[in-house]
Amino acid sequence: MTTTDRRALLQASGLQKRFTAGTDAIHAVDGVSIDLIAGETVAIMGASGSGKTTLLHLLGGLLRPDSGILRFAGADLATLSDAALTSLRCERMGIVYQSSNLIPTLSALDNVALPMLLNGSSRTTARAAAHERLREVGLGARALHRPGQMSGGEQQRVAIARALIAKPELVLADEPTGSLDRQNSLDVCQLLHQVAADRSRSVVIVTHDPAVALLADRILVLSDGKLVSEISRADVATAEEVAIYCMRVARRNQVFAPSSPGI
Ligand SMILES: Nc1ncnc2c1ncn2[C@@H]1O[C@H](COP(=O)(O)OP(=O)(O)OP(=O)(O)O)[C@@H](O)[C@H]1O
Repeated sequence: MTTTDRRALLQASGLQKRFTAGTDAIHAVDGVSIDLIAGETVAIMGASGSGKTTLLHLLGGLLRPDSGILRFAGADLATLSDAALTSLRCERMGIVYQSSNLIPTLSALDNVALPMLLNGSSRTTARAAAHERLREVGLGARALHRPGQMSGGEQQRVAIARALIAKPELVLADEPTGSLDRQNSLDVCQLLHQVAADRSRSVVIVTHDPAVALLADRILVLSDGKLVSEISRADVATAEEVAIYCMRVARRNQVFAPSSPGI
């Protein structure tokens, strides 16, 4: 990456998000700061309930923080109306969820074309772009198949094509291999590596899978809503090393967390 490419796409500072469940207050994200450079890929790992999804939703403007600052390409998201935030998300971000969330009655092609149609593109333009994205994810020949005629991994590849349709600057993915069996997970993992290798976009990916985390330039670990550790991709060579790193971080935080029993 050249120095001119090294502009901050996303700047998060001191993000906080609390939820209430009955009488309990849950501090889901607790003072997280992250800078994401254009073209960079970051993986977020951490135990279940550590705040990964909440953080991803804050970064994508799906949730508003209680406090903290979040800038996307220099714009302070807090100053944007809900409508402006929605259009920024539709035009400049792509989101992939754990479940593909495809519309079962539409073909793969029409599912992928949908975001562009909703953004006002003509059917011809949207379908041409959708064809191109489907080819890129290796499903050009399955364009007219409905989700029910495809495997879970193929459906997830369609969902990735849909997230990429508008050529977003930022792709956010929440456990994209989480609901897949081993082979489908490997296929999707390989595709995500291709997505991350394209430096025209940045990627933030929440994952429990060390093989998926290996696609990132940096791996961040959350614990109890806090960013507790970060490692550069250059410092881990294999999925096994990522798993060992995460175990060490988890052990260290259990030992030193003031709320841990027995300390
Ligand atoms: N809408 C909500 N209302 C109340 N509590 C919530 C809400 N969303 C998340 N939480 C709580 O916030 C905490 C963080 O949740 P989050 O889903 O971000 O964790 P996570 O790390 O993504 O977990 P997992 O790996 O299991 O998906 C959890 O304690 C969760 O129960």
